Amino acid sequence: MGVSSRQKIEVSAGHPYPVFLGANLEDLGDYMLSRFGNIEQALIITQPVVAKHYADRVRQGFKGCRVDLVTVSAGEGEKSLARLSALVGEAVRLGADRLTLVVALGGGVIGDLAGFFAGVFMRGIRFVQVPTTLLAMVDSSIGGKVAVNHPAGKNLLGAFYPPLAVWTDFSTLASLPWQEVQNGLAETVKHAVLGDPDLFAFLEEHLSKILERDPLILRELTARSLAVKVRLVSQDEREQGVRALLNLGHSFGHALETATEYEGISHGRGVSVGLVAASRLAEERGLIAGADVQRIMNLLSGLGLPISVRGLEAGRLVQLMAADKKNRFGRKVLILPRGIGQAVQVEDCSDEDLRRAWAGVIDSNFPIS
Ligand SMILES: NC(=O)c1ccc[n+]([C@@H]2O[C@H](COP(=O)([O-])OP(=O)(O)OC[C@H]3O[C@@H](n4cnc5c(N)ncnc54)[C@H](O)[C@@H]3O)[C@@H](O)[C@H]2O)c1
Ligand SMILES: O=C(O)C(=O)C[C@@H](O)[C@H](O)[C@H](O)COP(=O)(O)O
Ligand SMILES: [Zn+2]
Repeated sequence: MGVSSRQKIEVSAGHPYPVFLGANLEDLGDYMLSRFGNIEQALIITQPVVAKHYADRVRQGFKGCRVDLVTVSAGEGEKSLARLSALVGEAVRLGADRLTLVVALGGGVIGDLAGFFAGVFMRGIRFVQVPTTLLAMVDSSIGGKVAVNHPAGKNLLGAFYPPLAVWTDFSTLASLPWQEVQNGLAETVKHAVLGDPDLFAFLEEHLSKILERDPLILRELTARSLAVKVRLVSQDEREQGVRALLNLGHSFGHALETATEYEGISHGRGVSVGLVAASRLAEERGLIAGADVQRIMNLLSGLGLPISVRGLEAGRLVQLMAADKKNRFGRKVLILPRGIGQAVQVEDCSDEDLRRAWAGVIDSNFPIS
């Protein structure tokens, strides 16, 4: 498969939709207009750097249709209720109505924010995911989870609101800074650990090509990584069961993001540290061999991802885990790896267990930064 040949994968959830890999931004408008029709306005929601590189390419395809652009500053802090409210004002000013198509052009922040906006504006208008970060390509553009953050917890206000389609143009990765590629790789390692041992071996084997950003390798790992997600969300769109496995590492990662007020650590890096904490806890319970935990840490470190944090207090992080959406009846529900390639949900972790898991990833040799 060449880097620019178009491939279609179906998400066969309650609300099915296609994921196009190797698509061209220029062709999106033609596809949407001919496939769905009745679109009076394309409202592209994006960020300044993404608009600079890619908005005109998207605009080109929407011939005969009004196109408006709204930019939101970069940063996780923009995934907020205040920004959502501002978007509503902007959309009304631009004449948006129920025949408007929202084009979420950007990474996971834009996908989650613009997707949630589309889900609630006038009780729901159509939207398409156009991921431009690796993280969004392998993970966030798929599955229909849309949300904004709250000071009390990550993604606490959101919905399951699937897009009409996901339109992935790999050429957008050319402008993506390396640290953002790494954030996507963290979710790819997560997918490998929870559901695809061959993908894990592929990542190990092609580490140097990944570090060189080899386009063919990045395409293959994207396709293999998102296949894990597509399989699970197709079985369980609204997280009543197996979909929760995709949350491996996130009970810890989200607590880190919340503790640092969505500024101190990126989502991908939080997931990386969270994977290590979950793996250590799994080792303690005999679910995974120490050698496999070491393999996971080696892969994450090899990709330049963190396996520890500094300056945070385990007790406070355990408290923040109380806002996790998987929790039931006051019990914290965790996803832990079972070896490399499988994961399980566990419901009997005590706060003391969690404090120990945190202690294993908090680097206490450093002062608070
Ligand atoms: N809905 C889901 O299923 C799901 C899954 C995983 C993560 N997420 C969410 O995704 C978010 C993280 O997403 P992210 O890692 O993509 O971060 P991001 O959206 O903040 O993007 C990272 C940075 O890259 C810039 N950027 C985006 N595309 C670019 C490009 N092609 N070239 C140059 N710069 C570009 C952005 O402006 C931003 O500064 C978090 O909020 C996380 O909670 C959601
Ligand atoms: O799609 C899912 O389901 C996931 O858990 C994927 C995660 O990578 C993603 O970060 C998701 O937004 C987390 O969901 P949440 O329900 O824990 O907020
Ligand atoms: Zn995630």
